[in-house]
Amino acid sequence: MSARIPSSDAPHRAGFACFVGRPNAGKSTLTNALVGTKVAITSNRPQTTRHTVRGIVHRPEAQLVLVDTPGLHKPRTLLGERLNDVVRAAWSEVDVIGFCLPADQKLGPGDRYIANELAGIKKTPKIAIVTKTDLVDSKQLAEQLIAIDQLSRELGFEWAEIVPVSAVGDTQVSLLADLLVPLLPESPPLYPEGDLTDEPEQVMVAELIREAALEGVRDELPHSIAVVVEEMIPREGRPENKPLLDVHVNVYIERSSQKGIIIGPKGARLKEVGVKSRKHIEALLGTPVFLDLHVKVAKDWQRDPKQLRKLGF
Ligand SMILES: Nc1nc2c(ncn2[C@@H]2O[C@H](COP(=O)(O)OP(=O)(O)OP(=O)(O)O)[C@@H](O)[C@H]2O)c(=O)[nH]1
Repeated sequence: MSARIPSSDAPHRAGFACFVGRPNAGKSTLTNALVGTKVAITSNRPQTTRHTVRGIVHRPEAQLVLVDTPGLHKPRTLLGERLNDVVRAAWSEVDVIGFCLPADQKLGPGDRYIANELAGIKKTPKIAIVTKTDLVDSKQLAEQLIAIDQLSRELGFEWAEIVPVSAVGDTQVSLLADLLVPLLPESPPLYPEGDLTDEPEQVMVAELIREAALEGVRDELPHSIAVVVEEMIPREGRPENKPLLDVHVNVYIERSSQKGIIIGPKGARLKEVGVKSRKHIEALLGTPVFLDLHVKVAKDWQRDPKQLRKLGF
């Protein structure tokens, strides 16, 4: 595999790619590495990504818009079903699909489930991306490449490419972009130069808080947390050179018994969540922020259609 250098009279291309893969496969990290900044939140817990966050990769000859979808999984709740609908909708709209498979894990039923769905999407080219190659040696990597090739043969389709990458080690990330670009349609740029994401600021802010809230919580909690930014308003009466943005946020959990976990002894954990996420929010918005976090119980929201709508799903 070698980098492709386009001739200067090559047509401009622009289009959409989405990364699919089971939870934790490294999709968000790869999106961020390609875009070069933190647009999709990451965590070492599965199903972190709920929103379709787009990252935009700008090149002189192309613009690649990345749609980061949630991991496809067997639905157990109404939320789970909705998430899978979001995934399939994203798949049918893109110009190319990148299937992320971690190098350090043998192909499992989850991967086969997704590959089988991919086999049904005939028109869209599919690239297999072997992620986290920094975690394995070359023998393991070779075995994984063979297994992935074998998988598509069994299901009756062919990968447009199979690319090993490490987002953390920054290995072959730009090669991946080189391989994705020729699969995009000829088109002028779709977004202004310099835009890295079209995600609304409030959604980005909510995701940063959710990311901080997820750090270090026990297994049962992650799926129970939803974050909604209610309001972002500039504080009145501040001197022009010392602005302050008031950000009012509700952190929803499903049961009152979860309150203690998220708030912590004497509010210590919630405070930590605030301090950590505020740093990222200030960097994102480029202004000092006063963060007002409230924890609220939305009973069994994952199973309740009304609540799901209210929380933006
Ligand atoms: N060593 C190593 N770890 C990685 C790499 N890419 C991602 N990870 C780690 O793998 C974990 C999951 O990464 P994410 O990018 O959140 O995975 P995801 O597929 O977006 O996960 P969901 O949002 O749950 O679907 C995180 O702890 C990352 O730090 C990589 O190239 N090398």
